[in-house]
Amino acid sequence: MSLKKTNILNVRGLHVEVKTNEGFSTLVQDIHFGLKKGQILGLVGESGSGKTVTSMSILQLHDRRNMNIQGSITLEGRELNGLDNKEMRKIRGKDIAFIMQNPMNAFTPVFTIGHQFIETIRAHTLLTRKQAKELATDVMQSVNLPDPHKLLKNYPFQLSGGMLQRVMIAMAACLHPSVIIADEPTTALDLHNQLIVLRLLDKIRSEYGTSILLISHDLGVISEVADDVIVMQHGSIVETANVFDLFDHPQHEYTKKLLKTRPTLYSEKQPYTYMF
Ligand SMILES: Nc1ncnc2c1ncn2[C@@H]1O[C@H](COP(=O)(O)OP(=O)(O)OP(=O)(O)O)[C@@H](O)[C@H]1O
Repeated sequence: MSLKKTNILNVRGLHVEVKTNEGFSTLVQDIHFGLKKGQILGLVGESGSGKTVTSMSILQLHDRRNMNIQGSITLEGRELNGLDNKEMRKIRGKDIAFIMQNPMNAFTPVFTIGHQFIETIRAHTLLTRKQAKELATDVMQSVNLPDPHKLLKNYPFQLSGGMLQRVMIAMAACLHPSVIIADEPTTALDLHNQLIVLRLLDKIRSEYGTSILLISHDLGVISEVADDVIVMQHGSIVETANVFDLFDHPQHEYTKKLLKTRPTLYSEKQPYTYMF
């Protein structure tokens, strides 16, 4: 079977340029990778290496008036690059869900969590308000969020960053998207909540078979849950490997440097263990 057939998401020859006063400037180039069903693929690299430009290209969120996006991005065989906004809106949230770094930015402050959760579900399904509320409650329960009925009545500012990120992940998972793109989902969180969120992503992958593109500048985060890792530097991929191979036998000098500076999520004295 060809690689293309086994991959849910395929990125081939992605090249993104931005228009500047001096002409076009390349942001990412020669990006090739595939995401398999149920795989967690880590995308790592220091700030400015092109991780977000890559994920925004998959989601087709770049402003095409000043960006040129070349290459092929297919989701279950369907070409996304160049798809019009109306079609992409149907795909975003339903087939590809997005979890961002700061969950507070993902919610509107003036509406309750429940309102936003239910509206997201209803935007992509034919469920009634009551059915959508039941689905939201079920999903929150399945990811061990305490007292979903109460949580749904809360406003975003009433929840901690960690709790809000967990609600965001429940929202992302509830429509069983084939792909979740999680861009620095733990960066704004403390160590305790970082581990909870990573375990939660792992649980969603194993329960729903969701494929996850996990973006982080931190190899410690990636090593917790990723199966395979892509290392980016200056807008290009410099290494792709299974997570164990990458840690045991890094090939590229830049990967070796990242490994040396890697913080660890575990305290040797007090390892965290979470049951989900
Ligand atoms: N809209 C834009 N216009 C011009 N340059 C951009 C634009 N978006 C990103 N860039 C540039 O592209 C490069 C890659 O940015 P990108 O945000 O993808 O990096 P990153 O690896 O995600 O970093 P970080 O972890 O800080 O988010 C950077 O040099 C950035 O300044």
